[in-house]
Amino acid sequence: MTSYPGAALEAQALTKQFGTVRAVSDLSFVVPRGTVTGFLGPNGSGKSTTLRMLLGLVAPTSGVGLVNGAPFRTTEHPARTVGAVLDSLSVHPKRSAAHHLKIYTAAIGVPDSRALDVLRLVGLGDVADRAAGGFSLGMRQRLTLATALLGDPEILVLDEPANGLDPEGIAWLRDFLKAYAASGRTVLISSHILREIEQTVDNLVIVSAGSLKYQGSIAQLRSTRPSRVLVAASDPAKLALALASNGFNDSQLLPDGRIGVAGTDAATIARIAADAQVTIFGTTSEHVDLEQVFLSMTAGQYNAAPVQQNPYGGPQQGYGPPPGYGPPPQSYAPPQNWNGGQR
Ligand SMILES: Nc1ncnc2c1ncn2[C@@H]1O[C@H](COP(=O)(O)OP(=O)(O)OP(=O)(O)O)[C@@H](O)[C@H]1O
Repeated sequence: MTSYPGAALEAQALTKQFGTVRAVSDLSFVVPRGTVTGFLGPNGSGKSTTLRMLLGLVAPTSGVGLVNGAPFRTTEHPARTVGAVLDSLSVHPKRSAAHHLKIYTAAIGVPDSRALDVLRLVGLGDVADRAAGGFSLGMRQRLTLATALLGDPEILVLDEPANGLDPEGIAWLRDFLKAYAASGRTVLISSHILREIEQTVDNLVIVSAGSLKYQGSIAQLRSTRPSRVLVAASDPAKLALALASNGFNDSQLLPDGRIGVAGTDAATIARIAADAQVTIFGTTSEHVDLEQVFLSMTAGQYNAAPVQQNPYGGPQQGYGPPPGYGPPPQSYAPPQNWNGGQR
């Protein structure tokens, strides 16, 4: 089977049917090596099932999951290749953190001293001998991460690791994962809240109801929804015309009488307004809320309360879907000689 060059992880047309529930539907995406990639989707959108299929823990109904270009179960050194946190930690409450990890060091064939090394790495070095039963949720999350790090893996797969972390814990996790990827390794991290991982990830794979909605860089997603300047002016229509004749065609009359102008800055707008003898009463910079973009992409998974469709909160004309929104890009289609995962 042909894999995408430079892919640490790859889903090729993965589908999983549980009885009548189609948890994952023809899902293809690539996690490039050396990136922190966010795997985003609402609850029940198929993230955990996909991660399990990638790691050979759930058999796909069709399609394949690849790790470094091959099914994970064929990997020669699994613990050195992938460290995964897929479930919340189950740890004996009376067992110390170090003792808990030493159960795994033996199983994966690394020296016991590695237990203390990884506890230090995740900031639990000082509590290595304390019973894990007394750990806070954040400490338990760190202990779970320590377990995944034992084999010093090339690839980390973390299912909702930010769950239950306070802002300080989230900031710590962000720095940790960024440093991990900066050393050439790869991180795939799932979440149902974009804001939780927005500062951490370079790439995003967004799913809804088991299907791909977007894959690409977070910078690309952001750039498709440019910031705007909201302008209160004495004659908005005249200003819009003056802007257009200066090549700034992306302005929009807002319900409150202001105009929203994308593609330029307040100083340029002020200069054009002055030339056109339009008085400006005030300008405000507005930045897109990526969480709203995410919510609008994944709306429809539930018949629940509607979500705001426009990330700016105003009318949506002029703002098309970002690249990647819709079917997977052609370049991620299964290769021609790929047989649909039949082996
Ligand atoms: N073993 C299973 N048997 C039957 N249905 C399942 C099974 N595992 C998952 N599902 C269903 O598949 C769908 C996707 O679940 P999955 O846990 O993969 O989503 P998720 O995005 O990880 O959700 P969450 O964020 O809530 O964990 C859900 O409808 C879920 O109920």
